[in-house]
Amino acid sequence: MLKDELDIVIPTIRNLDFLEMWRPFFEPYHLIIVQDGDPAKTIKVPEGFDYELYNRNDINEILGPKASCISFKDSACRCFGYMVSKKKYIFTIDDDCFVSFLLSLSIGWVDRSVAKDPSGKDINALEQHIKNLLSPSTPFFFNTLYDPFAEGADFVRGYPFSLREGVPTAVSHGLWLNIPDYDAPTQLVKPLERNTRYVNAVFTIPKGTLFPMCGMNLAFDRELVGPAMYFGLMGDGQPIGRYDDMWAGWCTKVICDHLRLGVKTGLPYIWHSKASNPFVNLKKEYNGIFWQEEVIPFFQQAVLPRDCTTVQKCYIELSKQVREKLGKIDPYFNKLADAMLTWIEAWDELNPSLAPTAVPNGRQK
Ligand SMILES: O=c1ccn([C@@H]2O[C@H](COP(=O)(O)OP(=O)(O)O[C@H]3O[C@@H](CO)[C@H](O)[C@H]3O)[C@@H](O)[C@H]2O)c(=O)[nH]1
Ligand SMILES: [Mn+2]
Repeated sequence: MLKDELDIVIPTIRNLDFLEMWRPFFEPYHLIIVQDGDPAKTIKVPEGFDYELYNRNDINEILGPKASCISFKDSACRCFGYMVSKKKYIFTIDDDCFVSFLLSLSIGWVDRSVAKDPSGKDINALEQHIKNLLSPSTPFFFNTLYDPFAEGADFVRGYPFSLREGVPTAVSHGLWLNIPDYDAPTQLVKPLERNTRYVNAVFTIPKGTLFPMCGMNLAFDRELVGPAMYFGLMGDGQPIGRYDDMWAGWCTKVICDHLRLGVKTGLPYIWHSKASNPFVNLKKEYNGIFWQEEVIPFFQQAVLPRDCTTVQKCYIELSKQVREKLGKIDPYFNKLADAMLTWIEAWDELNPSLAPTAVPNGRQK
């Protein structure tokens, strides 16, 4: 599905042997590999994959001074891949994520064949993301039987027919078995906790509700919301890390709500194999854990003017509000507001064909 309309973006600091397990699912697709860290290091990619690889030297050469908005030594660098892609859809995955296994607790063994869902069918994470993106979202009224467009489900009694068309889906947020995406304090308190719960559901996140977007197993419609998927200034030289995907998720959700676009979370699962070091993570996260108590209310209260009819206009407006309302928390947010503008400038420079054309109801064509 969407073989010529979807790119797979992988941020990495290591050889990509993990692709061997994904070969049946990923080989037909074009990969965009964003190599972080030392550009002199050679990243080995298994034979047979069609890919382009960008290291820091490439990013600096392509973006020039605007490269300052792309993080270094943080998985946030992946958003460069979104910018250089020419496809309508993006799927991004970490290199320690594998085809999900299902712990069959009833008989106490792990099904180590290609992942099986409860019906015993193999799981193709990419296929599920595509299904999520190609079917509408229902942010204005909650369907208690979850995704009404899923096989064997529908709108329940009392669901207004006027709302059953739904809205276009911009984001599909997948989950993880085994190592859960916990913050450092939680990981320190519960070092052995593993996620073994396979919840067979896809939800639309209701309008007006934010969520903590994880970049590990994420797909989105690049033409609908690509410019909002900036993963911020993280890592080297920055006072914060591991809030890259969170920042992008908060900006994207506010903009999706405003432009009547949908965000889904749930299936597919991937198997997250490696827990990163909680002490290193705590150092990266501590400002974020503190600042987010003010940042979240900022996004909850953010209002975008009616004349913000394209993602770019929304994003530029958000950048203005970040400077006005968050700049007083820490000078970092002024830097971030600037970087948000640089990102949009770079995006539009590399994607002239996606120049925003607004339509009456505020949705881009
Ligand atoms: O400096 C770096 C470190 C790592 N990468 C690549 O990014 C991903 C994620 O790395 P890793 O699996 O080691 O870290 P996690 O803590 O599990 O990452 C998750 O937490 C969030 C961090 O922001 C994010 O949602 C997830 O990525 C791997 O592909 C590494 O190779 C990097 O590019 N630069
Ligand atoms: Mn990981």
